[in-house]
Amino acid sequence: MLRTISLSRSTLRSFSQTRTHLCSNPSQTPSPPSTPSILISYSFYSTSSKQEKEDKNDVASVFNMDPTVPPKLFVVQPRLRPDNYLQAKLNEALCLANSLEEQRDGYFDVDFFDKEIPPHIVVQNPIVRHQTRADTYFGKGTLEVVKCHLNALEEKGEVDAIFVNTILSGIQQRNLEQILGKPVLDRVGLIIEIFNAHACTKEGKLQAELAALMYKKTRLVRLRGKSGRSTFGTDGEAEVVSARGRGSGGRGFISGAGETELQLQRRRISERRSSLLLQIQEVRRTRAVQRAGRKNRGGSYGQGLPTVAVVGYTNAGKSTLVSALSNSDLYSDSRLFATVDPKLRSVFLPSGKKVLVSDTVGFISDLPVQLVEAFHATLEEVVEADLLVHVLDCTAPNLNEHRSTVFQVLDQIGVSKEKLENMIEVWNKIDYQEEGMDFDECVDDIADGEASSFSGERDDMDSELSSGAENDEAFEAIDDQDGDYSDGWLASEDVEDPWGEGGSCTGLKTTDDQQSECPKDWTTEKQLQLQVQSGPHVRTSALMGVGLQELLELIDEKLKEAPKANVVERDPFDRKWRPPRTEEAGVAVEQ
Ligand SMILES: Nc1nc2c(ncn2[C@@H]2O[C@H](COP(=O)(O)OP(=O)(O)OP(=O)(O)O)[C@@H](O)[C@H]2O)c(=O)[nH]1
Ligand SMILES: [Mg+2]
Repeated sequence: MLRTISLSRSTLRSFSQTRTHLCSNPSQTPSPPSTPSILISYSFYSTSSKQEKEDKNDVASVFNMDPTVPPKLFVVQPRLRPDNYLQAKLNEALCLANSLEEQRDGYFDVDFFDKEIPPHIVVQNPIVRHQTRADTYFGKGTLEVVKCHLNALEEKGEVDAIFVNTILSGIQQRNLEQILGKPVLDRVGLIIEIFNAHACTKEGKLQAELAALMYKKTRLVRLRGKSGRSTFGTDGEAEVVSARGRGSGGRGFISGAGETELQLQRRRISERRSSLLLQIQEVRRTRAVQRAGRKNRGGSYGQGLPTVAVVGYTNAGKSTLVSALSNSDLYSDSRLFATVDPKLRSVFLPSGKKVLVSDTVGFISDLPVQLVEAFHATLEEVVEADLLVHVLDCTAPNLNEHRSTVFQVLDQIGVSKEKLENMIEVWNKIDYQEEGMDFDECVDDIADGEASSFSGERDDMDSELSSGAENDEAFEAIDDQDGDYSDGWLASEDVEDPWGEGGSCTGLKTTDDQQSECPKDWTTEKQLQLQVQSGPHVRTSALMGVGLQELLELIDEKLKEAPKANVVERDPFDRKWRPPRTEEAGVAVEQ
């Protein structure tokens, strides 16, 4: 059984609304082309120490990060139900795959809309039948199908690596690479790669490298050597490669045997990590001084210049909104994680008072825990802001999941309950919305469907799956060659009811809870109460400048009642602070 789901460029619309190319800082020095590995993309801000240079050099280069030839990824999407939820997740995966690119002179070489949709395939989801394999994640049959597609693409030389849109263990990743003969990236790995590629400032690069390093540490088992061979095999792990720790003789039992490759790599990672942490501490100190300066300069509301942090799912339109409010031109783009380096802009409210609005890094479901930790210095701005503005892309079919993800991350980084209660919710991109559907009806649908679950879908799904064995032909494949891409990226025919059941996902799954295809609530009852709102506070089109005055008035009003910013002086790398992995507030994994 080979079912084809029609997919056109248009279905990517929720991540690809317009073609905006604004450079926030044209004078910014372009990032030099990097040679990141599959696991870690070292950045270029400091090459001072010999050891650092060695650290960077000993990782094999997998991707060609030449801005003119971005890496081509083949997307493998495990099947999800219902179909419009799958569609949303597939769109996101395709946009992620197309977002791995470096800038040149502050711009990307190719317009996002001119890029080809990456080749992709939807395969059976092993989680559904509790058949996730510890060694390869997918079953044999699924891998055969993936291989077939890969071989076909191989002939045209169209694939540099495979992106599996789920979270894989290090072993699974290594085994898949061996079976498929290509580098494999899972969701966390790709997001970290994108952060590395998009970070421009020293701070952004430091944080992105730290995230990559922390990720790499968990994947040492599959590190690739220069030759492209796995450095750590069953034999390699025990091989002594360095004399460090070896006794000088004459000390009897105290003598060590020397360092194995694994130990050597671990030591290098922890040394580099310590060095990065020191540099990030410095960044945090500088930020704290700047914040204090802003407060002391005096301003409105008797507490210095108030700050408003704009948060939201990636691609919701945060940068476009901040630009519109402040009459500036922050970089905005349909690539996911266009903003990695936060920016502050001053805005005058209708009352005449001045506030600082900060544009922050976007969130995403399954946001790698390493990223949340590493980006603590940046996210501190959010925790300490006087008011939060949550921007939602109201055209996203899984809007509630987006909202839930944002609440989850805000909860993880320690935003107070009062601030969450006081947060302004903005439904952005209404211009797009109004073209195709009745906005008020959509709001009602969302409000009605908020508490609904996927239980009805599950019966259907179970019966369908029980009819086919994992290794048989039970795959549902999408071949991009057969897809209907005729109508461009903007109009949508495929998603007939974008506000239907797919929009009723109210939460995320944790890594420990990968049983169903559909996301589960991560929230406690209280958090859910916060999330469930009858509708947006403000509806805007950041692009067209609609709703901005209303938003400014609301910010003015809310700031008067805003709780004083709580300064959280926690060590981001303190284990106690680590974002919890519990079901209530864990790392999300919905596939
Ligand atoms: N149609 C429409 N498109 C919008 C609107 N606001 C933003 N966009 C487009 O949405 C895409 C993403 O906008 P950004 O402002 O970069 O989104 P962001 O939330 O900052 O994204 P990240 O920085 O990647 O997290 C861009 O192509 C924008 O032009 C809007 O009101 N209407
Ligand atoms: Mg942005």
